Amino acid sequence: MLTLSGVGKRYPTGDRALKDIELTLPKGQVMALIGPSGAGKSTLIRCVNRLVEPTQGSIRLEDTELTKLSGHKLRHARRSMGMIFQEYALVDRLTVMENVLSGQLGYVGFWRSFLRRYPQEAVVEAFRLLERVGLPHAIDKRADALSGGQRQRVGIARALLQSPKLLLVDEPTASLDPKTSRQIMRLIRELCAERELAAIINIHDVALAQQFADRIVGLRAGEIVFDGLPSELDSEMLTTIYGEEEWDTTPEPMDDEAADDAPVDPPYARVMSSIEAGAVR
Ligand SMILES: Nc1ncnc2c1ncn2[C@@H]1O[C@H](COP(=O)(O)OP(=O)(O)OP(=O)(O)O)[C@@H](O)[C@H]1O
Repeated sequence: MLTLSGVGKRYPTGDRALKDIELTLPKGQVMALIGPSGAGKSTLIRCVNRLVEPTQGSIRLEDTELTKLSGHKLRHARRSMGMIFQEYALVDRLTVMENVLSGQLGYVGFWRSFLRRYPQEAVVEAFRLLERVGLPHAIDKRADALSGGQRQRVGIARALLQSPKLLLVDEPTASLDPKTSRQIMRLIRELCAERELAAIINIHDVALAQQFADRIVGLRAGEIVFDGLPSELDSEMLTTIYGEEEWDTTPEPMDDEAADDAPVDPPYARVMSSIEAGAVR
């Protein structure tokens, strides 16, 4: 349903953030995008909905060539792409319900939404979605009174209110604790399955990506260096994606007593233990 062919991005500074990206995402597939800082993950996600302009190549969403759109047609196409951000991007002084309804902005027009007059069916659907994401009790709360996990649930409900075909998710768990991160990833995964929604999730936590994605794409310096199943992502592949320097944190051998007290690099340990255990859904 989404096809990127020969997509490249060169920023005005000269940085080549993406080089010749070839990617096809079928309906309903949850794809995790991993890679070191600066690899181009956010740029790729933002090129799809044209928050960043690709400088090369074609991006097709079903029958629509997205790179050629402008004005009204671009706004229309963006409605079919729900965006979920790392920092939730909620309006703090508005209620949960109002934040969710702001997902209708593309449909009802700025002034109508500004004046907070939403169609009845949008309000009914927003109630349903807030129930589905586990927040029926928080409808009238102000967004700034919510926890990080609750805010992310509001962000998910808001993205779904526009009935997208595709979810673009940028570091959804970056500010959350491990348990809440898992709950959010599980929720996104379940919603994609229920609605046959495809998703691209930019995520730093490799273990989470392995547990909740159908497919993992590894970017390094703007190029795809891995595209496969979570179970295929072994330590050799991780080294290819992240590089020896960052990845090989194995300390010098030490005696047993010293080894017991030694600090373990948590991300490395977590990823390796999850690989050894196999990806558990
Ligand atoms: N607005 C910009 N202007 C110039 N260069 C940029 C801009 N945004 C990103 N870049 C550059 O493009 C490259 C890719 O950045 P991008 O933010 O897409 O990487 P990322 O993989 O998402 O990184 P992170 O995981 O740290 O968010 C980097 O070299 C970055 O410096």
